[in-house]
Formats: sequence, C-alpha cells, structure tokens
Amino acid sequence: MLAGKAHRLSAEEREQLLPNLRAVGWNEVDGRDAIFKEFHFKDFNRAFGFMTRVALQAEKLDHHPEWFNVYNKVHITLSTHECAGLSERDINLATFIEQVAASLS
Ligand SMILES: C[C@H](O)[C@H](O)[C@H]1CNC2=NC(N)=NC(=O)C2=N1
Repeated sequence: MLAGKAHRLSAEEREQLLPNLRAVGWNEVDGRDAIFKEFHFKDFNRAFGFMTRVALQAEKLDHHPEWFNVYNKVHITLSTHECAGLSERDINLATFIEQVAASLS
C-alpha cells in the first residue's frame, strides 16, 4: 500500500501517467504541484455517497484528498505532503476516484 517513501514524479513519469487523467478532467494546479478535478453529481446523496466511498479507500491507503463539497459538487485536490508534490499515490487515488465516479453516474 504505502510501499516506502513517496517521491515526486519525474518528468518521464508525468508524461506517462498524466495524460490518462487529463483526458478525464484532472488538471495540474497553478503554482502548486498537485492535480485538481471538479465532480458534479445528480444530487447531494450521490455526492456524499461518492465521498464516503473515496474516504474509506483513502483511509485504507493512508492517502487523503483535499476536498470541498457543496450540495452536488465535489472539488478534489491531490498532492503528497511527504514529498511536497505529486507522487504515484496521487495517481493511484485519482484512478480509484474515477472508478467510483463512473459507478455512480
Ligand atoms: C502521517 C500520515 O501517514 C501522513 O500524514 C499521510 C496521511 N494522508 C496523506 N494524504 C495526502 N494527500 N498526502 C500525504 O502526504 C498524506 N500523508
């Protein structure tokens, strides 16, 4: 799960890993090494159901999102404190988040 220390993704790793996430709406944050996406659901129930599933997995992975929710919207920023930037942990969590969102829409 948390195998060893997190390292900031290299340029090569970014080129390999980020396009898939960009293609589904994740963007790099200006002025900070992090990724961001805005999710919209049908209603609060769907949004909170989504957050609940993500929260349980985040706790399992010991890797947690920075997020903001109003009604049916959930804004998520992912970054890794340990390396002060984007690591593979963020990619893994974003990939899991996509699976949950797909199963709820
Ligand atoms: C002490 C604890 O393991 C760390 O603070 C974990 C918890 N959750 C985390 N979440 C995120 N997004 N980045 C981290 O570096 C991180 N570190």
